[in-house]
Amino acid sequence: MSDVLLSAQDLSVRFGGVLAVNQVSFDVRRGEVFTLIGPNGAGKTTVFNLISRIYQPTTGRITWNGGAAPLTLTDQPPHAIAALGIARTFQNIELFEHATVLHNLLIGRHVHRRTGFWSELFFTPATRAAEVAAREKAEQVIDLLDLQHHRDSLVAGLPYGVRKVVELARALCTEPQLLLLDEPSSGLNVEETADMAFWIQDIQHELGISVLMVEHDMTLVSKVSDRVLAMAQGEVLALGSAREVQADARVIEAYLGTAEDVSSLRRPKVAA
Ligand SMILES: Nc1ncnc2c1ncn2[C@@H]1O[C@H](COP(=O)(O)OP(=O)(O)OP(=O)(O)O)[C@@H](O)[C@H]1O
Repeated sequence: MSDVLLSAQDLSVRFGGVLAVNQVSFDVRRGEVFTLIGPNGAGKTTVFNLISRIYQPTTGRITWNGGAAPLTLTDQPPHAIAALGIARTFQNIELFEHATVLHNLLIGRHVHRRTGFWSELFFTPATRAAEVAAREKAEQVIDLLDLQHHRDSLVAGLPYGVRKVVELARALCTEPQLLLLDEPSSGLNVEETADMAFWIQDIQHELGISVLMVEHDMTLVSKVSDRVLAMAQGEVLALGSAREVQADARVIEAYLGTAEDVSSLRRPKVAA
């Protein structure tokens, strides 16, 4: 079995006159936290949208090694992605606001439902078994992310920082092999961001899930990332450990246009 879970090869995307992603290649290895960094407009979200199949690359392809045989992800329809084992959270939380935390998590399980219309209608043993499995998984994730206290609360009434964890929980309920986290710290205060780092480490170490993350907060990036890919203006600037990438002259130049430390560039945090 290849130790590479996902491989992006020479990806390019053009939107009219804008080359949003230009000949970008990288591998995400099994079990690692791999992070994309770069200034605004670097092309990070576009790379996520290529993996989620929201965008089609102009050139290049993505190979997925999460199944019995490698397959070309860029040939797959968007609705197939979750079932292949790729889950995602969004920069702006996308939850069912007027449902409870538990219901949001159970909805997240629907990719595992193999039961058909008639078995659902008559609540057959297969349907019952699927319900039990969904419930068990949801409770396991609730325990892992310490959400017991909020299990039966409506999402709409929860603080922003808790909603962010619920979105993470919902993604985990799909039992992904690869978790895509789009700016997990955005909108979180310093303490919540530190908690988020712990959750990401637990997801990596306790569940063995690989993580591909886009993130601006270099404290979080340094804490959890095994490898970091820095992009600017659609191109790869550097690949290595967080420390190596932050020390790279091209990365410093892209962020600041001067030889200052990248870690000084942190987005202001919004209080919860
Ligand atoms: N659907 C689209 N149509 C046209 N241009 C787009 C589209 N999506 C992204 N772009 C452009 O592609 C470039 C890369 O954008 P992208 O959102 O991927 O950057 P980013 O690194 O995620 O930035 P940020 O950190 O601000 O989220 C930008 O110039 C952006 O305006």
